[in-house]
Amino acid sequence: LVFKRRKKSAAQRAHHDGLFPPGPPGSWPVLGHLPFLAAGCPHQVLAHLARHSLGPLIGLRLGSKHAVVVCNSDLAKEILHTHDKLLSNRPHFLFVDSVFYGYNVSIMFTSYNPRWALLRKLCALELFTTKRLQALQHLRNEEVHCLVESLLQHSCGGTQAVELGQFFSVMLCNTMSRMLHSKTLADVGGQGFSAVLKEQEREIAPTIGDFVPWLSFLDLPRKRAMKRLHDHSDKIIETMLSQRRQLMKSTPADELPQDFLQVLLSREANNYDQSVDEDELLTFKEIKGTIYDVLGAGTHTTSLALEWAIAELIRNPVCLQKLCNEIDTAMGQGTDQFVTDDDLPKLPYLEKVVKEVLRLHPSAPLFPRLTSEAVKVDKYLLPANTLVFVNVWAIGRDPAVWQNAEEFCPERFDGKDIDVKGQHYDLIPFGSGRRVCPGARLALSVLHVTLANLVKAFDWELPDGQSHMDMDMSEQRGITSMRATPLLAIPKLRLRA
Ligand code: HEM
Repeated sequence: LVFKRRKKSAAQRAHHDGLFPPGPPGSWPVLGHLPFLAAGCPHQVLAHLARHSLGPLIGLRLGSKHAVVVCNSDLAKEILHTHDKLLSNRPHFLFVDSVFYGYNVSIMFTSYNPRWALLRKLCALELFTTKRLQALQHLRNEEVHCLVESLLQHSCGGTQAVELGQFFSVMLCNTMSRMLHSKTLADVGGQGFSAVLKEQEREIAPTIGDFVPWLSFLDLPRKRAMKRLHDHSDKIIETMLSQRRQLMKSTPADELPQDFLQVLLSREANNYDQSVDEDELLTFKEIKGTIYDVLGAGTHTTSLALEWAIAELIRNPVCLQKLCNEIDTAMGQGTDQFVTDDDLPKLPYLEKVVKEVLRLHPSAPLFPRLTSEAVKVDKYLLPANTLVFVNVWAIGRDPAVWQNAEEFCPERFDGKDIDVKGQHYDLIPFGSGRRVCPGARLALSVLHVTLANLVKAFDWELPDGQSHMDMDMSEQRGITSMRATPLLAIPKLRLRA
C-alpha cells in the first residue's frame, strides 16, 4: 500500500506554523467551528468570544474553509483601508446562484474586477450623484407622505397597532422602484415584492454546502425555496424590462424617461445606443442583476434601520421628546410643514439619533470579503482565499471605544464629528473602502427625512398597555439584523405632516 500524504493547504500550513489567528477550542471533525455559529446570531456569538476570550481577531475553520472575523476598529482599518485592494473580493456563496443572478454578474456578489467597476461607476454616476439625489427628492418625499397616510388609515385613525416593518418595506420598495424605472412596483405586478424580499432575507445565508461541499444535498429543500423566490422577483424585473422595451419601440428617444433603467437598457449588448463604448455594453443578466441589487440592497437594510429607530425612540421616551422638541422648534409647532433634506442642517439631534441607531443596529452586521492573495494582518498571515468577516455589530459596541456601549444615547456624539460613511472605523455601518455601500447617502437621506416626519406626525404608543421597559429588542438569526419580534405600535396623530 502506498500512502499518499495530502498536500496541506496554505491555510493549514499557516495554522500549523501558528500564523493563523486562534479560534475557539473544540473544533468539530468535518464541521470545524460551524456548530459554534449555530448557537445564536453569529455576529453576537463572535462578539462575545472576542470580548471574553479570543481577542479582536478570531480564526475559524468552517468545514473545509478558513475564515477570520474582525471585531475591532484598528483591525477593520487594516482590512478596509491598508489592505483594501487585496480584500476587495466577495466570496461566492451558493445562495448567490439561487437567489441572485449568479456570481460576477452584478455589483454585490462579484469579485473585484473591471465589470464590477463598470456597474459601480454607472450606479455612482447615474443614481447616487448629489444632483440626481436632489432631482429625485420630490419622489422620496411623496413616498413618505404616502407612508404617513397609510399608517393613519391602517391604524384606523391612530386607534390600532400596526406592524411597522411592513409599511417601511413597501415605502422603500416604491421609492427604489420609482428611482429605477419611474414607476411603482404595483405598476409591474410587484405589489407583493416587499414580502418576497423579507422572505428572501430569511433564506439568504451561507448553507452547509458552502463549507462542506459533499453535504450540499442537505441544502436542496432550501435551494428550492430560494429558487422559488428568485423566480418571483425575476418575473417582476422581466415585466419592468418588457414594458420599457415596448415603450422604446413607440416613443422617440428624447421622450423616454431619463431614469436608471434607461441608462442600463441603452447599454444592452444586442440593442445598444451607438454612442456607447463596446467595453461598456451590458449583458441581459448584468442588467437584471444590477436592478435586483439596487432593489434588494436598498430596501430591506433601510427598512430595518427605520424599524429599529422607532423601537429605540419608543423605548427611550426622553430621547423621543428631545427629538420632537427639536423638530417643533425648527419647523414651527402646529404647522403642517413637511421635513425635507433642506431642513436637516437645522436638526442636529436627529443626526445623532440616526448615528446611534446605526451604531447599535447595523443592518448588515457581519459583511464578507475574501483575500485575493496572502495578507499580513496584525501578526498573522491570512492565506489567499481566506474568508474575512467584518463584525460591524461588535465594533459599534466595543466597550474600549464606546462608554456604556449597550445604551441608546445619541448625546454620546455631542461635540464629535464622526462620519458614518466609512471614514471613521469605530462606526462603519456602511462598510468602507472600495466596496463601501454605494447607497449610503441615499439611505441616510431616507432615514433622516422619514424619521423626522414620523416623529412630527405621530405620538407613538405600544399596544395592550405594554410598557416601553418590556420591549423585546433581540434579533433573529440571519445575515441582516432583523428584529426577533416585529415592532407593533400605534401611531396617534399629532399634526398632519
Ligand atoms: C441603512 C441602510 C444600508 C446599510 C446599513 C447598508 C450597508 C451596506 C454594507 C455594510 C455593505 C458592504 C460594504 C463593504 O463591503 O465594505 C453594503 C454594500 C452595498 N450596498 Fe448598502 N446599505 C444600506 C443601504 C443601501 C442602499 C439604499 C443601496 C442602494 C440603493 C445599497 C446598495 C448596496 C450595494 C449595491 C452594495 C454592494 C457594494 C459592492 O459590493 O461593491 N445599500 N451596504
